[in-house]
Amino acid sequence: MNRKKIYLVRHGQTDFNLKGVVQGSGINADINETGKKQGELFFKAYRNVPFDQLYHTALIRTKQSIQGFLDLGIPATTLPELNEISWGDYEGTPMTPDESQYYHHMLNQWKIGNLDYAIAGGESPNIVAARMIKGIEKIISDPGENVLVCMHGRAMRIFLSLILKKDLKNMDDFEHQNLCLYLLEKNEDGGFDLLRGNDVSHLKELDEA
Ligand SMILES: O=C(O)[C@@H](CO)OP(=O)(O)O
Repeated sequence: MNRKKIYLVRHGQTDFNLKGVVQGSGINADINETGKKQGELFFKAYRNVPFDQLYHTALIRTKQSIQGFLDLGIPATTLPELNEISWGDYEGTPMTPDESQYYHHMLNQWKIGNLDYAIAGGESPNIVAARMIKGIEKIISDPGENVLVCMHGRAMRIFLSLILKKDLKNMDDFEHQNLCLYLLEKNEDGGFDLLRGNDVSHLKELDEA
């Protein structure tokens, strides 16, 4: 049986991440120097995995984070279906105290299962899940045994809930940091098991610097 493995990573740091400002799918920011270093350290640790296929989103920060693998000539596909959730009116600027209060109210709505609740001008988790499912199907049906997927914080939480068949309202259980790794392996039932979650051991060198 093909024990397909999906190496799922979040992109490296951007200046927006550093400032705690959401960029969503509307702000196409580059990774910063720390983000580049995170990408290099991930490449150093995983360059010997025989990846058959790379996937990144339509946002440049994901492509930049796996540049080392792209330079090896591994086939790569852009999947806009995996783009970060749109945070609508909240993207790109620091939140005012009122906005921050509303943002936390919205996160709570999702936690209690109101998954159609969309941020003003943006998407709801159910809308993202509906578009993402098509991208997940493409990854699952890819015949490659080892695939690398680079995407986004909130989108990863939704991806993991869908592929592991977990209730979307508990998506916050999937913690994430820039360039963290979630490792998934196909099981005998055709589903996926989580082998490793939010693994940042490859970034140790950065902490020590
Ligand atoms: O939208 C953002 O800014 C964050 C939120 O989780 O996502 P990412 O940095 O992973 O794209």
